[in-house]
This record gives sequence, structure tokens and C-alpha cells, in this order.
Amino acid sequence: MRALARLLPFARPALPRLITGLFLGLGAAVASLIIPLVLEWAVDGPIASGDRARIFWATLGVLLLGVLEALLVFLRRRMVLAPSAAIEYAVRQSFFERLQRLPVAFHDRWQSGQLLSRMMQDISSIRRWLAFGLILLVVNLLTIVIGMALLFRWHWALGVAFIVCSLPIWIVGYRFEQRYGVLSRRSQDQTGDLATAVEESVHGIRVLKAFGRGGHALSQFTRSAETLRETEMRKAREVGGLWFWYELVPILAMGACFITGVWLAAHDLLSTGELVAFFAMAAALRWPMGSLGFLVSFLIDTRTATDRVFEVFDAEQTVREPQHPQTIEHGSGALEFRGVRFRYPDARPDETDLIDGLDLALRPGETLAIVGATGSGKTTLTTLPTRLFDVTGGAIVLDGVDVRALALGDLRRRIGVAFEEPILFSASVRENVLLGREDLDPNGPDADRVLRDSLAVAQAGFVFDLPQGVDTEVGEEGFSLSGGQRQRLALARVVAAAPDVLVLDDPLSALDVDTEALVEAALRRVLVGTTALVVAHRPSTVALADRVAVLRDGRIDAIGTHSELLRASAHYRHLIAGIERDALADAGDGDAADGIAAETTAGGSAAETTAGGSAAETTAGGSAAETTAGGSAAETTAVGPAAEKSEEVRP
Ligand SMILES: Nc1ncnc2c1ncn2[C@@H]1O[C@H](COP(=O)(O)OP(=O)(O)OP(=O)(O)O)[C@@H](O)[C@H]1O
Repeated sequence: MRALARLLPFARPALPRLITGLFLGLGAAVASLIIPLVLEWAVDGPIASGDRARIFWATLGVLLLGVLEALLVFLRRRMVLAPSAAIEYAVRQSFFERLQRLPVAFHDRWQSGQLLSRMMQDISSIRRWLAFGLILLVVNLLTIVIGMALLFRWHWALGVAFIVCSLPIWIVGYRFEQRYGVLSRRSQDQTGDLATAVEESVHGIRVLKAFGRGGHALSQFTRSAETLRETEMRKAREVGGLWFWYELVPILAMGACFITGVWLAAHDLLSTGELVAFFAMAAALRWPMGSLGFLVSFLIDTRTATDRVFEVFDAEQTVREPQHPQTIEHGSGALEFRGVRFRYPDARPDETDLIDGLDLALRPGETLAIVGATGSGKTTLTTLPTRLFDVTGGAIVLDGVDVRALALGDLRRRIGVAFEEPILFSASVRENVLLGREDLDPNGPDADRVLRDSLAVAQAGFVFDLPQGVDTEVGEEGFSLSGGQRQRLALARVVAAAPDVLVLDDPLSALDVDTEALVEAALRRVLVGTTALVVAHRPSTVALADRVAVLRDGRIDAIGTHSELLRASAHYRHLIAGIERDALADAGDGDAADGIAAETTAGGSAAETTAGGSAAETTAGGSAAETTAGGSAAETTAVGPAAEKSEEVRP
């Protein structure tokens, strides 16, 4: 009842119709229970006295009561179908809204299949219960109570015999509830696991196919499905056992009452009419008693479903809206990390904080690149300003206001993020790119202008060649597009959002060198006046920046222009050499990459040399010299501080 009571807020608007349905169900039950009384009157009265007219009326009465019962059952169904569907809709809406509000930490922890099965299967199960199970349970229990009262009315011995013989039902029911509750939970959780397995294998179908691991995925799926099947079989056996008792016990109770009734009639303590009525009552109570087994298992399944759904509603909302949000009057895009600490919720207690007292100030309009070793926390850092995760210490301040004091919607309008892994939705290019511009009419001229400008910056003109241009649906998660195309659309999306601060997590990683250079040039125009925090894994991304900050051991180890850092920071030189080596390797120039590695190891000067504008010099003498000097690898490799970058090293 506690679990079901939680549905009350959702059920409230539908309560009048549900209660009406309940009364209609009760009306139908009462109609069926009156029939034995009419029979009692007919047998002891008109039939005994041979009064044909009254026998006719009695027969007609029984007929009309039967028709009334059928009509009321029909109306009950009509009455509850719409409200139960409305409750399902409301719970589902609210569940989805909750999923949207819950922090990323929650989604990291929960498997998508578990959420999917709760959203679809459990909520549907709640609807079926409200439309059907709940009303039947209440109506059938009341029918049994009224029927028992009538048995007592005919003779107390009948009532006592009925109650005593029915006692095993309660004992069996209680023990069933204990065992079945556990199984019901297990089976619904396993359904969620199975949904996760399907979701993951469909999502990762390319990888599975590429590695020829379809058979492996199938055997894993089969194992999960087999586990679920075993649980379902145990459930079915439990339900079968319960039904057996719920069928048998009423028959035994009726049998005991029958013997008692015949004995009472034989001793003139019960009239013939009462005995006939008793048999009619036994027939009327047969279904309500027999249905209890099914309804109890249905009730337990629904309780489990409700618990599972409310576990999501009850999940801690760690990223909360401020009670009294502050506003930024004139946003300039000054972003500051003040003694920021962060650790993931599942970090081991003995682990140090991933971000460990980080101080960093981005000046309005500045582009700052973050570089750091793999796993140093660069991506993590990009999730903090928009509060995808909340800092666990210190503060992030935007234009003088702690980001936690800003309304989340306001904050996320002011800071736009493009992730390395570009996620597109099953929607048109237009809808995907204008996702952050709910202020614009998607088909209006302003939206068109923003769309075209942002597509131009991201060098995403390819969309105009798609079958329906910008109105082409890009398939699920944009799979019909290449990685680089998706990345460009994701970039266009964040550019279209026109935030005060752009946070870009290695936004150009999937682009070819030529496209990257074009995007970079366009981005540089956009970034004028927009503060940008850019995670850089490639020299060309560093080239976008006015300053570069080196993330190491959770703090900013060094900060300055590219050339300042090359002079001052050995760690930076080491990182840059690694980055350049990777870039050359990406460009297919193994010799050059080796050359840089060797230089770095020798004296750490590779980066210095490169900064001077000539990767070719670094590797002079090797075959890379020719390749890089004339090829685009040289352009991307040779990075300089913002002032120098394009003029010096670009053709
Ligand atoms: N959602 C998460 N929950 C728990 N730990 C995480 C989570 N995301 C990342 N980590 C851990 O945090 C550390 C930093 O990860 P992060 O992705 O921020 O590094 P990075 O510097 O961006 O790495 P890379 O250069 O490889 O992209 C890693 O050890 C990673 O395992």
C-alpha cells in the first residue's frame, strides 16, 4: 500500500473516474449477490406456493440482474481505461523529466536498459494494475466480505465453516508474498539487464561485426536470457502453487459449507430456499475467491514495478537548482576556477582528488587551451563549468557569480560545450544544430541565418548536399554521417548557441588536416570576443589559443603562451613533443615521428625547434623533412603562440 500510495499524486486527477469505476464494479458485484437472495425468495415463496405470476417476476428479476451486472462491468471498463492511460502518461512524462534533471553521475551509474525497462515495462504494469487489478481486488474482496455476511445471515454455522476453511488462504498468501516478492524483483531487474545487453549490442553492432564477435554477443545474451527464463519459471511455479491453493481452498470451504447447509436443512434449521440460495452464492463467490491468487501476484509485481520506478524518482539530485538564483547583468565571459577540487563519486577513499585545488582565470574573450597527459582530467574539467558534475571543493565563478548560484538553464545558455564524442539526435540537421536556440523560431529567417553561419564556421557545408539539405534526418545518433561530419555538426551546434563561454573538448579530433585548418580559421574569427576553454590533443588546437595551461596532478602546473611554456616547462615540452609525434603518426609520417621522439629524449629540444616554425628543421636530414616541409603535417605540427601562429607557420 505504501508503494502504491506514492502513485497518488499522479492518480489524483483521474481519481473521480477511478472511484466511479470502483463503484460500478461494486454495483456489478452486488447485482450478482442479489441473485441468490431472489432465488431464496422465489423458492421459499412463489415456487413453494405455485404462484406462477410471481415466479415469472422472479425469473425476470434474475434475468435483469444478470443484464445489469454485465452492463455495469462494461461501464466499469470504459470508465477506468482512459484515466489509467492518463496516469501512465503522467508517470512516464515525469519519469523522463526526472531522467533529464538527474545529474550525469546518476547516468554514469545506471545502465540504460534498466532505465528503459522501468520507463516502458514497469510503468505499463502500473497502468494495467490501476485499470484492472486494483479495482478487481477491491471489488472481489468486498464481494467475499458481503457474501460471508450473507452466509452468516442464513446461519452462523455456515459463516464459521466458511471462515475456518478459508484460513489456509491467508497463510499460503503470506508465505507466497515473501517468496514471490524476491522473485518478482529479480525478474524485473534481469529484464533490465537483458534490455541493457540488447541496447549495447545494437549500439555497438559495428564493433561486434568488425571483430566478428556476433557469436560472442549472442552467447552472452543467451546467458542473460536463460537467467531470466529460469527466474520466470520459478515465478510461474510459485504462481501455479498459489493458484492451486486459491482454487482448492474455496472448493473445500464450499464443500464444508455444503455439508453444514445440508445438515442444517435436514434438521429444519435452514429452509430449502436458503439452501438453494447458498448454492447460488457459492457459485457467485467462486470467481472472486479463485481470482485472488492471480490478483495477489499481480499486486506484488506492481509493487515491485512501483518501487523500481520510484527508485529513480528518489535518486539523489546532487546538482540542484539554487533556491534564489542570481543573474548576470552584462555577461563578459570571465571564467574563473578558484581552488577547485573534484573527485568522481565512485573514487576510492584512498585516491587523491582528480582536480586538486586548481586555480585558473580565463579573461573575457581569451582562448585558453588545456593540455595534459592522458587521464590527467582535462575532459573532467570541461564538465565542471556547466555543472554536469558539481565541484567537490572550491568554486567556479562566471562573471563574478558562483555557477551554483545561477539557474541551470541560464548557466547552460551562457556556457556552451562541445564534446569530443559528438552526439546527434534522430532529428533533422536543422534541429540538431539549433538545439540550444529555443529562443528562435526554427523556420524563421533568424534561425536560417544562425544555421548557415554556424554551419559555415564548422565547415559543415556538406549538409546542403544531403537529400533534403538541412532538413535531412540524420539517423540514430547521426550514424549515417561520418565521424568528422558528426563532429562538425556538433561544433556548429555549440557555435549556433552563441554562448558567452565556449568549452570545447578536442573539437577537431576527427577532422582531416585540411578541413581542420579551415575550421580553425573560421573558429578563430568566432572566438574573437568569446571566452573559450579548449582541450587540446593536437598541435593545431593549441594553435587556436592565446594562452596554454598545463594540467598536471590536478592543478595548473604552468600557464603562458606557447613559446613561454616551451621555454619554461619541461613537462610542456614533453607533452608537446608527444602531441606532435602523434600528429605526425596520424599524418602517416612515421620517420618524422621517430625523429621528434629521439630529439625529445636527447635534449628536450624538439618542441623548441618546432616552435620556431619548422618541423622540417627538427627532423632535417630524415625523410620526414621533405614530407613535412611541403605537406600539411608541417602546418599542423608547427604551432606557435596565438600571435605568431597563423602568419608564421601557415602557407
Ligand atoms: N564518469 C567517470 N566516473 C569515474 N571516473 C571517471 C569518469 N570519467 C573519467 N574518469 C576517470 O577520471 C580520470 C580523468 O579522466 P578524463 O577523461 O578527465 O581525462 P583526460 O585528461 O580527458 O584524458 P584523455 O586525454 O585520455 O581524454 C581517468 O582516470 C578516468 O578513468
